[in-house]
Amino acid sequence: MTVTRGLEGIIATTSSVSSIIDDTLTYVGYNIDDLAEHASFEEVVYLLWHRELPNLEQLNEIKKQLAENAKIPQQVIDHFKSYPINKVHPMAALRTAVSLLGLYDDEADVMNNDANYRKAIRIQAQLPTVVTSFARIRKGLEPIEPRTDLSMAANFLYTLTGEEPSEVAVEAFNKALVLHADHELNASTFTARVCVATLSDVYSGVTSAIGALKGPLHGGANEAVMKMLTEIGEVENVEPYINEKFANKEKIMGFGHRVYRKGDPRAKHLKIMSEKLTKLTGQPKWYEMSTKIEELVTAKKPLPPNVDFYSASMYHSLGIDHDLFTPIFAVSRVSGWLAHILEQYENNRLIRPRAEYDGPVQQTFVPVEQRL
Ligand SMILES: CC(=O)SCCNC(=O)CCNC(=O)[C@H](O)C(C)(C)COP(=O)(O)OP(=O)(O)OC[C@H]1O[C@@H](n2cnc3c(N)ncnc32)[C@H](O)[C@@H]1OP(=O)(O)O
Ligand SMILES: O=C([O-])CC(=O)C(=O)O
Repeated sequence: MTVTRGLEGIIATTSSVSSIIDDTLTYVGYNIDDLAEHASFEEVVYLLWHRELPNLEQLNEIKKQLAENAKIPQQVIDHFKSYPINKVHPMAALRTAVSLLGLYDDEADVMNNDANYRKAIRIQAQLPTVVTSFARIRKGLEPIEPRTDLSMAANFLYTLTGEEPSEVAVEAFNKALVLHADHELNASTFTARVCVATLSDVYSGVTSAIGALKGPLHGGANEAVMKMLTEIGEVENVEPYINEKFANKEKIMGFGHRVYRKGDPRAKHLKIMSEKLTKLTGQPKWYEMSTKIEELVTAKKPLPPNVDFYSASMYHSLGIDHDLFTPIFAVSRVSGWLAHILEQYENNRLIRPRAEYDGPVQQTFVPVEQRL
């Protein structure tokens, strides 16, 4: 047996959802650069689930289905209100809420393609409402019901703040949703696939994936980037801060990637939006600090920024609480998780690798009363 730590480079499945070839990311063969510039998040959801772009009628239909299913059960809201709310991280609340949503879905354990697709619609529609409801409840505010006339990007910002967002805010947020939607066999998607490959249900798959996304080596890195920027505080502090990190052999959050070597093709789009929004909102220092960090890190190591790096300053400039950054990642990535879950069910085989045993061997059992 040869052990490949972290399963690096191992091809564990075939998939027609997204591809990363020579540092180019596509969803169903469409280059991410084109999708980031021209597609709505709803179009991307349709593309990932149906493997083709929707025509106008199909797009309107999925938008309608998502809008009609965006309301969450009162029980989830009441559950949030019962928490020691200021001690609960929104990713933990989201993980718990998705599991809870399953309890109120009559089809949770119905296993056929149509029922699984209907659950995908409901989960995709409800996740943003879960995140914004939690964000409001912990501030002592009532949740806001999503509007049926707004896009998913606009609705997220509206149900978070209660105000209709500006065009540029919606453009940036939509772009972020499109860019985070899928990424081949990343850790959380793999987790979802491992879970449902036991023929467990869709809610279990998504709940498991949220747990994997939460970690700072994966989706949790966007919040960690903002923590770093806040600790640095001012542009003149960047250099000593980064030098110290390297001297202590600590990781710089938002840099490096298991698959990309030359660079993450999504980062440039988020960098542009970060520059635009931080300037527009009169807080350019977050972008300036970020570019200085990029300059210093890439001069020391071949470690380009990943998708999490510039999304942090961009979300901050939209006035979003830092601990909501990873839940926002989940609001987008759930579209990819669901595409992979449906694909896994279509051609399922239990996922069960092996471990090379490296513990002690041929031990002699000693009864408990004789053990030292
Ligand atoms: C959406 C996403 O999940 S994107 C990734 C988000 N995560 C982050 O931004 C956290 C910071 N980055 C990292 O921890 C890593 O780059 C990962 C987890 C993304 C990829 O990890 P791996 O593929 O296992 O790379 P690994 O950790 O082995 O790093 C290889 C080398 O680069 C170094 N390195 C990798 N990332 C970083 C970093 N962010 N800062 C400093 N050094 C780094 C490692 O220390 C290691 O150096 P060495 O060979 O001298 O020991
Ligand atoms: O693919 C990965 O390893 C991490 C990830 O989810 C992404 O970059 O979007």
